[in-house]
Amino acid sequence: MNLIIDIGNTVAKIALFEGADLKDVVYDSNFTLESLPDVCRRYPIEKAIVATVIDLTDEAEARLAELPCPLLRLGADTPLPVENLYETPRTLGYDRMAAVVGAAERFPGRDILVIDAGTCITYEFVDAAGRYHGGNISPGLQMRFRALNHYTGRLPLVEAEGRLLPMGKDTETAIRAGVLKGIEYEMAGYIRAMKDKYPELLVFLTGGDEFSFDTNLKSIIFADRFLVLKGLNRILIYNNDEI
Ligand SMILES: Nc1ncnc2c1ncn2[C@@H]1O[C@H](COP(=O)(O)OP(=O)(O)O)[C@@H](O)[C@H]1O
Ligand SMILES: CC(C)(COP(=O)(O)O)[C@@H](O)C(=O)NCCC(=O)O
Ligand SMILES: [K+]
Repeated sequence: MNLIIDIGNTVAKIALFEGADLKDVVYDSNFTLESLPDVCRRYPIEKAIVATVIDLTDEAEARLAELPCPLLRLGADTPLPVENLYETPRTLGYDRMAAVVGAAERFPGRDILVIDAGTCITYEFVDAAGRYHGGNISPGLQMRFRALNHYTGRLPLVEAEGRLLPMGKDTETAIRAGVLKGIEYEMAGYIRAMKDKYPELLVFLTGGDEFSFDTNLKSIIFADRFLVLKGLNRILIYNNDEI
């Protein structure tokens, strides 16, 4: 089996694949990777890949060093099944590339916008020829709530769940709608602008945070929470002979 490790800014995702089939996903601490030994005991792991967007702690590095199989560390020098046109491949967050690879594998020969709503929200564009053009980075859901609280004297820390109005009627509903509607309109704006330029555009939505959309947009959006993990598995298979 393939062991896939996606270390994000909020949480690490560990997945097991049998060929292209996702068999299990475990959420783990991105500081300690403490679930890894148990995962390795439970599954017959042959190869592993890790992508991280944070500097790993000594503890996390120690867990990776203990893996009972070869480990591919995804980075700027890893051969990829898509062409990378990002001008600074060494500063790219490879969770972004993994999402792109996952989307391009699912729909080869299509223009695709990939939206990943995690700690940050990222917007990526890969064209029908399999070229990754780059994309944008904006603050994620929790980051927006926390920023409003942190940088003001009077705004409380509000949760995403709760009363949601089109326009707020008190501080809490004003903040909740401001953040949630802000993200929804931001995403819808990207989708409309990209669809003007690429009429056959497909849209993938992934990441830990989920959003609702008007029915018009819904019809062209594919939601796949595990797109980054699937992309990492694809990259591991693509490099199978090298590791
Ligand atoms: N089991 C879970 N563990 C942690 N976060 C979760 C979980 N399920 C949903 N979430 C939500 O997903 C967000 C993290 O999304 P994710 O895409 O994994 O982020 P990142 O890759 O930046 O670490 C959290 O802010 C939280 O709102
Ligand atoms: C943009 C990100 C912070 C997103 O991280 P995430 O929300 O998945 O934790 C990460 O991909 C990153 O640190 N990128 C480096 C800068 C770049 O991609 O150009
Ligand atoms: K993200």
